[in-house]
Amino acid sequence: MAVVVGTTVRTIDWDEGDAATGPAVAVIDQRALPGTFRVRRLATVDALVDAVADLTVRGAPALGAAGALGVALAVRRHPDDADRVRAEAERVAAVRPTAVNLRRGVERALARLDDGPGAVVAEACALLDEDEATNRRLGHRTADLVTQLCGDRPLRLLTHCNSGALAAVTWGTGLGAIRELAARGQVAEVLACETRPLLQGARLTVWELAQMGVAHRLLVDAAAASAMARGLVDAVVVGADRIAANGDTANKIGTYALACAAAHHGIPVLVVAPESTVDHTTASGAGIVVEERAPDEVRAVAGVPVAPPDTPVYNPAFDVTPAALLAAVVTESATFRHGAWARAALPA
Ligand SMILES: CSC[C@H]1O[C@H](OP(=O)(O)O)[C@H](O)[C@@H]1O
Repeated sequence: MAVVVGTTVRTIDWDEGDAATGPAVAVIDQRALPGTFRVRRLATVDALVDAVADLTVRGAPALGAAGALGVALAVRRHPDDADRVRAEAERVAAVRPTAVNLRRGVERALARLDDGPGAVVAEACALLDEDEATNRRLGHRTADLVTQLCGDRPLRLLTHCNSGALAAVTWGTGLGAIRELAARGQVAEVLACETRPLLQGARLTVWELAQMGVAHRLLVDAAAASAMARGLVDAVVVGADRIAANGDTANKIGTYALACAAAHHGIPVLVVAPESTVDHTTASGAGIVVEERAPDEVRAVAGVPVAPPDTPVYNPAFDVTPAALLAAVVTESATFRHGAWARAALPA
């Protein structure tokens, strides 16, 4: 079966199951891609926590869905124990600190706890249902802005990590905007950074671009600046994990370096993310907690050691790009440019 991730197939979903299996959270196993496409049924909160921790499911909007569905799973397993549900919800929310969507998804579902299990599940599923429309809208708004900035022509775009359908419930954010530009005939080529250490670009973004039928090349992260210097990049389009009130943006490690190089070459960098990724309670990037991950993720590649076993490691999963280095932060209902948010009137 041709897997069409991004439109017909959801990255994460609620699976009501049956009397024998019980409910579960169904996720595409992103650790198995690109070699194997498989869906895992996560039937316990423990299994969901592990899947978020090891990036079986990852990406800010997908983590928001995982957070809400984690609460749904907890309340279906412990319908008469609100304290147990709240404790399990906190375990889910605390797995990864940087992507604001995770805790927000938990809080949104937990807010319905007093209305009963059915209401919690319905709220979690509503969050999932909203995702595609939100991502399509922010993709349209980003494509319009890229066209204003770079011209209505086939463009050479560079992206980092994976902000596609695999990072959301479906469609994608940064890569969703590229999907929209491609539909308009405005993509000449996408340069996809491999994104060390976990290679979300090489394993996931390239896989999605091939599915989309968009011309692309994979490059090592260290080649991005020279690609800009050689005139191979018209714009950089990425996702985000947490955006502070002033537009400072936490995204996959390496994004800040891309923004520095892009600024030097006068290339616009656009951050594309849903409103649910904007944290207006955090004034600036200085207040964003950056997740530090295990040393072995750097000391080995796909489980094969590439460094001496006890090598000390610095492995932040994200960095923070100052808003001053960004051409814009685009959501489904606002655009941040030059120091201020402009709220867009949403279509009725
Ligand atoms: C559309 S959010 C994608 C965002 O999340 C990724 O991080 P991770 O793979 O560790 O969950 C990366 O920062 C992407 O830009």
